[in-house]
Amino acid sequence: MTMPTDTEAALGLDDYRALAARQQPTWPDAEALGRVTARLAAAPPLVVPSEMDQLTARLAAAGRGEAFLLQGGDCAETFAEAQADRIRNKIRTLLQMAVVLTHGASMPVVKMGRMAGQYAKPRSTDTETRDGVTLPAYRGDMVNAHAFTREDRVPDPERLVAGYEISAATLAVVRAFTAGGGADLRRVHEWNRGFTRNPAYARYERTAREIDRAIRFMAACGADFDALQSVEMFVSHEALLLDYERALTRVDTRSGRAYDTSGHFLWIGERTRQLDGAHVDFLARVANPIGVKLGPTTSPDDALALMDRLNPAGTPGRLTFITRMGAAQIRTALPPLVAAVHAHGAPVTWVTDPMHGNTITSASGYKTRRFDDVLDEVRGFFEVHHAEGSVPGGLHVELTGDDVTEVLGGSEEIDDDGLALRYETLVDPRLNHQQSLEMAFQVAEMLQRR
Ligand SMILES: O=C[C@H](O)[C@H](O)COP(=O)(O)O
Ligand SMILES: C=C(OP(=O)(O)O)C(=O)O
Ligand SMILES: [Mn+2]
Repeated sequence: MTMPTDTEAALGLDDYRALAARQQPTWPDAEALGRVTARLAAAPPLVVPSEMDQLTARLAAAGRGEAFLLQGGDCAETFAEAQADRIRNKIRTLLQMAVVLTHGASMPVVKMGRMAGQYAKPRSTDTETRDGVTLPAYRGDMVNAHAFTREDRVPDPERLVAGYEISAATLAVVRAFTAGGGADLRRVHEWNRGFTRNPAYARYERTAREIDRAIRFMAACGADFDALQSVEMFVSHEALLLDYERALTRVDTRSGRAYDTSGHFLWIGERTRQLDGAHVDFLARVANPIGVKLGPTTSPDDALALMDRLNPAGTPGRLTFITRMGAAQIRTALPPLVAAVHAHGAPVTWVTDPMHGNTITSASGYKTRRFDDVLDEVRGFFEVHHAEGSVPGGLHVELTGDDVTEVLGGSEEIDDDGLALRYETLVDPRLNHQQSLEMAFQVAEMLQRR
């Protein structure tokens, strides 16, 4: 660890070190870890304060119902898949979903990847046993490797540096694609893939045609569409590994505030949101827009205490609650939280993660989710906010731009046998490209009704 400056000490950036931090790897060599974090502490930031402040403003708008957040990407990004074509497929998928949502609901969409840093995973168990052999659990590429050997599973701090470098490379693709004309709405057709026999693709094609017509009409009227050349896209990940997040935190000389420059938006997971824990303490001290996952056991008092700790000034857009209740629970578990937050009065942006409360094991043994359950949780989320008079501000999903078979159902009706065809995720099942589009069409309809 490098010595904190006086400003860093005054901001309490290292206070978390005295608190319990769950879900941290057991690094075998503390000195090696210290050398790595010192290198990261001297490395250039991946994102800058002005971008994060811009995102806070966007999320505030989503909290008021003037925009909608679309946040998506892998459960666990991997170093091996940080390839230009894979990254572009993911960006295109998000852009297509955003087009569908914007077109269907006439609402600006804030686009955010679970990308360029989503390399660390909390796990339900510390170890994994196969055929009588027990090894440390896989905790994401930034900690250890997935292959089931002792050597691969030992946490290696050099992976933190690799994660930083691969995040930088991923971000470069995101920035080039979204600023260099790749995301220009006039190319809306080019992002479609696959056979238009598929209902989701056919429907997308119709949307793209309507957008084309509207653009041609407006262009004929003299509108200037050069502003469409670049699209704003943000990156986010779970702030799990505090050694990494702390090392990338910089004090902004202009505002005197600390920003975690590892990603624009950071969230605290369901397993690490303890009020007296290290994650809450650390994220309370950085100025990024942040999120907290809230599972079905969250009490109204937990939610209120998190608001007071993480957003004492009540800044709009600073705090997002990402609820992940499960389709069966959302309609009973969410209303008391919404009511308590409403009575408290400070702004919160409400987002639904319909993935993590709906995980099941298929008969053939795959960790999967039913597309219908996922959709039902989103529906429940809209229903509850409608009934409570609050704002459903966004959607958080695990997805990929590739044609994997990890989630059951959807218009291609992936069944238990179908999962085996292309099940590639290392942790949680992701919507594939086509299921992602289908989800966007459904959510656009819910937004329209809102
Ligand atoms: O992505 C979320 C969690 O890291 C994941 O669901 C944990 O999975 P596990 O229960 O297999 O450890
Ligand atoms: C770990 C995750 O979720 P949660 O904290 O909600 O379980 C995740 O988003 O991958
Ligand atoms: Mn996950």
